[in-house]
Amino acid sequence: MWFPTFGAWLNEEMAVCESRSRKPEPHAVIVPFPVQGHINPMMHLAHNLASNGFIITFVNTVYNNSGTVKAHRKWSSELGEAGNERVCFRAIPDGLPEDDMRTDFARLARVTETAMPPSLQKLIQEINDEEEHQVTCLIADFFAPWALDVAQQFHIQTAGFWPGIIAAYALIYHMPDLMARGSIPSNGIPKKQEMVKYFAHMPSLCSANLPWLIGSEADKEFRFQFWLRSISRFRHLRWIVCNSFHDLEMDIINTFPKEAGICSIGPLIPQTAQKETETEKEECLQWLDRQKRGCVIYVSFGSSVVLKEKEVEQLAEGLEATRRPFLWVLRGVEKFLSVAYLERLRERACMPSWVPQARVLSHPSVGCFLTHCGWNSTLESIAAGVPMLCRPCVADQFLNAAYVVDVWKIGVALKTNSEGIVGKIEIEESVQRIMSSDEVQENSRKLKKCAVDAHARNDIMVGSSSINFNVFLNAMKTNM
Ligand SMILES: O=c1ccn([C@@H]2O[C@H](COP(=O)(O)OP(=O)(O)O[C@H]3O[C@H](CO)[C@@H](O)[C@H](O)[C@H]3O)[C@@H](O)[C@H]2O)c(=O)[nH]1
Repeated sequence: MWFPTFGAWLNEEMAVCESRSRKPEPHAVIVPFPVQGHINPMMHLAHNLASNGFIITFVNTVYNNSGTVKAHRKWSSELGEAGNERVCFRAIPDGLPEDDMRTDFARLARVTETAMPPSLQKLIQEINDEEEHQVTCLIADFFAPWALDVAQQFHIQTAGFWPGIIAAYALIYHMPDLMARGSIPSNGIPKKQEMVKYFAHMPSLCSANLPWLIGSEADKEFRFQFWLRSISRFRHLRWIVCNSFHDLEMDIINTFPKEAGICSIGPLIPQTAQKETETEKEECLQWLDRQKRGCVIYVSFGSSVVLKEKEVEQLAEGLEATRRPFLWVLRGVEKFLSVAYLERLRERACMPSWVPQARVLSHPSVGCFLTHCGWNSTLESIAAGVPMLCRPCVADQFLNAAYVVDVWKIGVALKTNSEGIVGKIEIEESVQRIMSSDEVQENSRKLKKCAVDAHARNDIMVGSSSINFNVFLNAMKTNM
């Protein structure tokens, strides 16, 4: 028979006592819809929670895991936050074949809805069985509603995450009223194309540009039903964390009853690097350093919009005609540009395939942003005080653009021609208009201050997003 020595026995007993007395730490599982515009703000939320004592399991798909981990490493070293080591990435399959480009939202939403829940369930079970700190809560992207059903099986508390403009959430939240009033038909697809004011506090929107109206008729209907299914689950949650801020969408936030749980904590965007040597700096930032203050046109269409060849050609000519320096993120459209063009503009333009956008926008040389108005791009531009030239293409981008142009008055709309594209002259004239508009420049400066104030936490004031985040944080910690 084996007898432990007294020392070994004592050590074991002490270890047991220590682990019993150690307080369990809050452990949040974060589930984004697996596309860039959703992962980025949720990763920022993850960082904020980790810096405030949470352990984070960030759920990626096998397809996007390595890119996300790489971005996190870069980002966390820039932020220098000690808590970032507390973020752990786990990858589960999304159900699509490896070689699928995953550009079709409807297909991705359909497949993930059935493929991901069993793997998420297994993952949480494994964490609870093997790790020191059990999962205490789950934060699900509105576009990954299936994650809420998994959380329910574990009886953990849940919160929702809305990655876009709150006004778009208002459209779906108030859908029963909108349908009863006849503003939106029961299949979500309006019969007539007309300008509609869906709410008193929302700018008019063309009925053909409602955020779920993308692709074929079947796709539109699928998306609308998907939104309706999702809202039926999210409407009962106590917290809907939103990437926006109170002063930006005050009027629309006030249309929600308290039980809707709207909690604006934005803008959730990457910070600029604190220290950096010249050689570490991205080439595009070095190029910006060489340009005059407020002169550069920054052009980018986010991670999913692809312009037609004809529009790329018009854009190229329009930018050239402005006679200004420009930084254009090409992301694959270089095949539509001639060698002669690239050669001619070599001195005046910088055309990489990717840039650290938040840092580009906060560079003093940038004077305006020609954008597709994806919500993250819009917020990053607001936070940097950069006026926008709006070329919305799909989904919520039309609503975002309407706010930029008609409500906040920090940008101008680029008009499409009879072929549905923006022509060269429209670009040239709009750049001139925005660069010389004192009103737009002044409004952009004011809104930038509001965005900074939202996160303020000092002796003089505490911003609305800081307050909301703290309330949310404490609720998630205390209800463990
Ligand atoms: O060279 C680049 C290009 C993009 N980005 C970043 O990528 C993100 C792009 O996000 P967003 O501007 O929201 O565009 P999409 O990727 O197109 O976003 C999708 O998701 C958004 C949030 O739901 C929606 O508003 C959009 O309509 C939808 O297309 C932003 O954070 C950019 O800073 C870079 O850092 N560098």
